[in-house]
Amino acid sequence: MTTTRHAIHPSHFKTLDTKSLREEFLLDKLFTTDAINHVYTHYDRLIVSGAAPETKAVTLETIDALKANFFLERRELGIINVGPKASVTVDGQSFTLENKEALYVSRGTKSVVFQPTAGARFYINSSPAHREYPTRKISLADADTITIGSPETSNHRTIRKLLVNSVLETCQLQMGLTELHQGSVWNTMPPHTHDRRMEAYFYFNIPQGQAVCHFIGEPNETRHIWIKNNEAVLSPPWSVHSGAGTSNYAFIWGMAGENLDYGDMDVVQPNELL
Ligand SMILES: O=C[C@H](O)[C@@H](O)CC(=O)C(=O)O
Ligand SMILES: [Zn+2]
Repeated sequence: MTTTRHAIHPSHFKTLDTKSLREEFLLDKLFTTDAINHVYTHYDRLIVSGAAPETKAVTLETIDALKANFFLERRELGIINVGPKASVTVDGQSFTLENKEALYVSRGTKSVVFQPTAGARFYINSSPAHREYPTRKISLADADTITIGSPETSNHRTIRKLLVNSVLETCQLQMGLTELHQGSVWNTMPPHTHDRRMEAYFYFNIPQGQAVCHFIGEPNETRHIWIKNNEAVLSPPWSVHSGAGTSNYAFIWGMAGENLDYGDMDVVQPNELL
């Protein structure tokens, strides 16, 4: 199934109630057994998808929104495995991904097939691409990894930059995976905006019965969205994206837009937030 999300102006954003905020920004139906679901966003035309090939293979078919002969005719794709070890066949070549491993798929690829595995869960982002870069698997050893924050400020976390320009070339897509250490609950604190890129967060490994409170909005006009396991949230370029959980958890961040500079962030200190 494919749904569409339009871009929201910050002055419209201020007027949204809880239900409208969730309708505009929360992506809570990413996974359906033996299917792939897409959310086509008008934030830098990033597509957020989830594939769950549990009993049969799931093929990445083109969608009407693209008016393309095949999904990757003008696009690039990033896949991160958030389920058990499973494989993806890309134009006949098989790539096996362990949990948390990533696959970059080149523009021009005609066939992407997610092979069946019990409990399989692939989280996927795609953005428009102007040229081809090679398809490549990125393991955790290949990632550009940093550990930041501290237990004292409850934000001790490891950021694994998987599909970023310090690891491989992409047109505009960037993806990575951040894990909060035990006892730490705050992600992206202090938070930031980057007006040159939008971002999507996918929260996973949230223990049963726990939840994450995600913060969204301009730094002086924040709102929150409560998120459950395996749900994603869109962050417009003018918005902070940060969260606090009732336990530790992990999330995947994906970005598209003007530049590929991960460090291009306007940081907001906690005591400056409103
Ligand atoms: O622009 C970069 C993204 O927001 C994330 O990489 C931030 C993050 O994972 C964190 O600080 O916890
Ligand atoms: Zn960011």
